[in-house]
Amino acid sequence: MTDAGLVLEGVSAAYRDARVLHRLDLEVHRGELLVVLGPSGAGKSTLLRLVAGLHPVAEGRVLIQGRDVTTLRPGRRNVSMVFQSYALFPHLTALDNITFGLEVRDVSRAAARERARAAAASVGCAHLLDRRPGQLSGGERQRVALARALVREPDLFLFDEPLSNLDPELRVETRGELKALHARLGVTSVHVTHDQTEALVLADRIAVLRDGRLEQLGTPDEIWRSPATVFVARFVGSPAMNLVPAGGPVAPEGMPEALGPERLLGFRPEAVRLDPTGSGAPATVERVDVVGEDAHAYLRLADHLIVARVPASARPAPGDPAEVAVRWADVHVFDAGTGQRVPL
Ligand SMILES: Nc1ncnc2c1ncn2[C@@H]1O[C@H](COP(=O)(O)OP(=O)(O)OP(=O)(O)O)[C@@H](O)[C@H]1O
Repeated sequence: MTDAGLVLEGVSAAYRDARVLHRLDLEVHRGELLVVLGPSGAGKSTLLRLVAGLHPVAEGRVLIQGRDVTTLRPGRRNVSMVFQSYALFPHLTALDNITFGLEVRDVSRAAARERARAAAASVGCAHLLDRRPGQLSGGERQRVALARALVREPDLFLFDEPLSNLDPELRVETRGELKALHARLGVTSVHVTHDQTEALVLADRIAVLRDGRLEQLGTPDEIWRSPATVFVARFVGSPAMNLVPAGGPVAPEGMPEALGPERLLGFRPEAVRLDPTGSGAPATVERVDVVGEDAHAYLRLADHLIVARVPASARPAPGDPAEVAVRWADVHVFDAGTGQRVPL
C-alpha cells in the first residue's frame, strides 16, 4: 500500500455509453500541488468529480492517503472542492457559508465559528463574514469559497478552474495567493485548468490530459523543455511551437545528421532568429502582431507559416523579406506518424 496523497489506478469514467476517461493511472505525492491541464472536453472536471465522489468510477480504484475511497460517499472522503462557480448559498452570510455542514460533524457551533474566522483570516476575507454572496465581488466570493474549503481541514483539495471567473489582474494575484497558501498548508492539491500559464506557475507537476488520456506527467520545466508529444508541444506555449517537416524549409544550424520527412522539427517562436546572416532560409513577413514589448512575426516559407517572437522595437513590416535561422540546440524532434518525441 502506498501513502501517496492520491492514487488513481486504471480509472475509467463514462456518461451513459460514452467513455470520457480511459484507464487512467496517476499518483500525486503527499503535499504536492498537481495541475491537470488540458483543452475543453479533455475530461478534467470529470476526473475531479470522480475523486470527490460526485461521479461514479466505471472501473479502477481511487485511493486517498492509502485509503480506498472508490465507493465512499463524498462526505466520507475528507476532500474539499473549490468550484469555478464558487457554489455559495445565496441566503447565508459568508460566515454561515463557511461553517455550513461543520456543526453536523461533531464540531460545536462556537468551535465551528472560531475555525471559520481563522480560515477567513488566512485567505483575507475576515472582514466580509457578515455579508451575503450577493454583496460580494467575484474575487471576494472566491475567498469565501476558499475559506469554506480550508475550514474542513481536508486530506485533499480539489480546485476546478477556481480562477477562471476573475479578471486578469485579480487572477494573477489570487494565483500567487493560492500558491503561497499551498506552500503554507502542504495539503495535497489537484488543480484543474485549461490555462497553460496558470499550470506552469502553480504546479509542482503538471498532468496533461487529452481525450481522457494522460499525455504527459512532469514538472513545469520538463513539460516546457521536453514535451513528450506534438500535442503537449503545441498546447503549452503561446504562440504555439512551430512544426515543420525535417528536410523541409528550415535547416537548423549545427544539425548533426540529415533527417527525413518522417520526422518533424519543433522550435518555439523565441528560438527563431531573423537576423540576416546569409545562411538562413528565405521567407516573407506575412503579418505582425504587436503585444506590448513583444511582436509575433508570421513568416511564409513556401507552404509553411512559422512564427517568430521578436522585440517590438526590432519588428519587421508585413511584406518585408526575411531570413529565418534556428539553432539545433533549440529544436525538438517528433515522429511525424505517432506525434511522439524522438530522443536524440
Ligand atoms: N453530463 C454529461 N453528459 C454527457 N456527457 C458529458 C457530461 N458532462 C461532460 N460530458 C462529456 O465528457 C467529456 C469530458 O467533459 P469534462 O467536463 O470532464 O471536460 P473538461 O476537460 O473539464 O472540459 P472544460 O474545460 O470545458 O470544463 C466531454 O466530451 C463532455 O462533452
